[in-house]
Amino acid sequence: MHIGLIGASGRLGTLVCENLVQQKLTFTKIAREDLQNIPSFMQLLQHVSESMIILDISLPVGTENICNIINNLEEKNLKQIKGLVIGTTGHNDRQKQLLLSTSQKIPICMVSNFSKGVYLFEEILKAKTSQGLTVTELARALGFDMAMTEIHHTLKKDAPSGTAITLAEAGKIPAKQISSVRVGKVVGDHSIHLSADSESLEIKHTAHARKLFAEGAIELCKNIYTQAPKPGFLRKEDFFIS
Ligand SMILES: NC(=O)C1=CN([C@@H]2O[C@H](COP(=O)(O)OP(=O)(O)OC[C@H]3O[C@@H](n4cnc5c(N)ncnc54)[C@H](O)[C@@H]3O)[C@@H](O)[C@H]2O)C=CC1
Ligand SMILES: O=C(O)C1=N[C@H](C(=O)O)C[C@H](O)C1
Repeated sequence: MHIGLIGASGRLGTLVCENLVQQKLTFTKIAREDLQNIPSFMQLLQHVSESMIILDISLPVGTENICNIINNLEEKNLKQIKGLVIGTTGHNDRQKQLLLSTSQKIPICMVSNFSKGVYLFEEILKAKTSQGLTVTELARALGFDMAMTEIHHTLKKDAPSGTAITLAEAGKIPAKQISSVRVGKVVGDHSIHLSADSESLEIKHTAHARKLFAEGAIELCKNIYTQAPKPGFLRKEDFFIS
């Protein structure tokens, strides 16, 4: 497997590069300039003789640029790209639409959080109780009010976090019930608070180190590359376990 990495010089990108080197996996850093036009990108593709999966962990504009490139590549060159894994968060509606149309050309997997714990968290929120209710439905029936908080480092650009949006969708928690805090160097905390008259409950995920996301991202790329799915929007659930 060869990885084309967008966002290689970033906080997460640096850790992905370190991990790829440790695993002796080959990769190419895709810089902002490589995504400016088709000739620049073609130059990069020609240097990478093998097929590759692209991992985007940059900013929404980086995602937009790679989508525009993919949509304008000739069919024969497109064959070299086995998929696009997006860890970047904070896309606007127009960028989400662009991702949807680009998925007709190549397989795309969007993962707001590469950790296994958040995947588990999401599944807990989507699970059914013994009465056939969702956790949220049961909580509300029992008189609990629900809200979410997410805490991240001060350099994070988007709010609420991509993970908070994903978890809120899974738990059918209204967006206005999400609070974002930016403080210090917090890697990523997500909590769902359930509060009733005389008791409260909290479901919390804490990312202890950013390398967690790097490991998860590479594992997901490997699984997608191995399974070689057809173009379309991929369900991350189908690729979290190898
Ligand atoms: N899915 C997940 O598990 C995780 C996702 N993230 C997301 O990944 C993204 C990056 O996070 P950090 O590394 O902390 O940010 P960062 O700001 O440290 O790095 C951003 C990187 O993107 C590059 N970049 C910016 N604009 C670009 C463009 N137009 N074209 C190509 N490259 C461009 C920068 O040069 C830099 O290398 C954010 O959206 C963040 O929310 C971060 C951690 C975990
Ligand atoms: O920017 C970050 O740092 C993180 N971003 C992702 C998000 O927006 O959910 C994942 C993780 O929480 C760290």
